[in-house]
Amino acid sequence: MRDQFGRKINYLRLSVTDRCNMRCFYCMPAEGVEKVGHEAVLSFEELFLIAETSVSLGIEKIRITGGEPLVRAGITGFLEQLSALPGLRHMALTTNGLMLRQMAGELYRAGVQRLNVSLDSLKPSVFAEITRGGNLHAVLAGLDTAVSVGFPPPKINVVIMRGVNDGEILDFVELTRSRGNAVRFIEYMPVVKEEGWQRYCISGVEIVARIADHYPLETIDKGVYAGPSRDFRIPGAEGSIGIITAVSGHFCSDCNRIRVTARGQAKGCLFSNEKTDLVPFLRPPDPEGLTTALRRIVATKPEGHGITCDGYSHTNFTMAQVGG
Ligand SMILES: Nc1nc2c(ncn2[C@@H]2O[C@H](COP(=O)(O)OP(=O)(O)OP(=O)(O)O)[C@@H](O)[C@H]2O)c(=O)[nH]1
Ligand SMILES: C[S@@+](CC[C@H](N)C(=O)[O-])C[C@H]1O[C@@H](n2cnc3c(N)ncnc32)[C@H](O)[C@@H]1O
Ligand code: SF4
Ligand code: SF4
Repeated sequence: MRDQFGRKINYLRLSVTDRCNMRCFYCMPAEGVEKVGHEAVLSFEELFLIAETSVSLGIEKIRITGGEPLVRAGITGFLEQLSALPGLRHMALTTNGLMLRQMAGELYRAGVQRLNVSLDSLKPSVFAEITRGGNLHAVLAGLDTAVSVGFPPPKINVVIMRGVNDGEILDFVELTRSRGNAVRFIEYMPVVKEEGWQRYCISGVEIVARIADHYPLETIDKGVYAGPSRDFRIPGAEGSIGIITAVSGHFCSDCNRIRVTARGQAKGCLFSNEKTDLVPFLRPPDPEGLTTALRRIVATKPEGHGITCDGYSHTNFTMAQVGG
């Protein structure tokens, strides 16, 4: 599928829940997130129909996200079913890593090819502050388990926030040498917008400059299903360093993705207010209607976003509802 700007759309981000076992302050408000009732969340059959239809239209990579995808009961069986879809070339999952210690083995056997793990601090107290109570030790143990069951070292996503964890940039960079992880630094996106959120903003340019002050960096070419990350490597390091300039960046011209939320809302762009409700094509199943709706999402996909780290306003959503 190509959109009106000639971009090839081959990547679906499919959210399976908007519930989470952590509450990162940049992603969810402390309280007051509307919980999706059981009937509002798509069943695995409905999610599968969306995946199957998308793949028949040219989607080759599906990333499972949430909320926290691993808290959804029955997730492994669903992933196993997805991985058997003819035409699906790549199945990946983004997780906070809290349950990986227990679940990495079954995820690997279910056919998940790659894990991205969100980890914003290597200091237990800062980690607990950012995640409002998360256990750093469990996530680090989960990263080790993932490798021990056969996964390549997970990609680590770090949202960099000035005054919160920007002092740890070089510690994370070291993981590319000591543990072989790809570490991606993500610009903080103003979605929750608590009082004074502007103070957290730090640009990808500044992050790279701070790293380049200490290490020589070589640029790495993107792969076919590459996401928005711009990648570098310290010569000789096994892992790479990525920068995701979600706010300042210019990767919209290469955008390859659409999104579907756990409630069946399809979005052409992470930040767009336009949503298409797929539920009428799922209850009862209407594969033709679904095909038309998905084609329309691609055809009307916006060119990019207009968000900035100063005057930005939009209707509120939480990343946990959309899946990042
Ligand atoms: N602005 C913007 N941010 C995105 C987009 N896709 C992912 N992100 C952000 O990038 C960060 C990492 O996302 P991941 O779930 O690891 O996905 P990815 O970077 O596409 O991963 P790969 O498929 O491994 O390249 C998260 O903070 C996402 O919210 C996008 O299309 N636009
Ligand atoms: C919404 S989470 C869902 C998957 C899983 N719970 C996790 O944390 O990896 C997906 C990604 O969105 C990122 N994210 C959430 N809110 C963000 C924000 N305000 N700015 C930048 N990235 C954000 C997270 O760091 C995570 O990498
Ligand atoms: S970023 Fe992921 S782990 Fe953190 S609150 Fe959002 S959904 Fe949960
Ligand atoms: S902001 Fe929208 S158009 Fe730009 S990369 Fe993200 S999803 Fe694609």
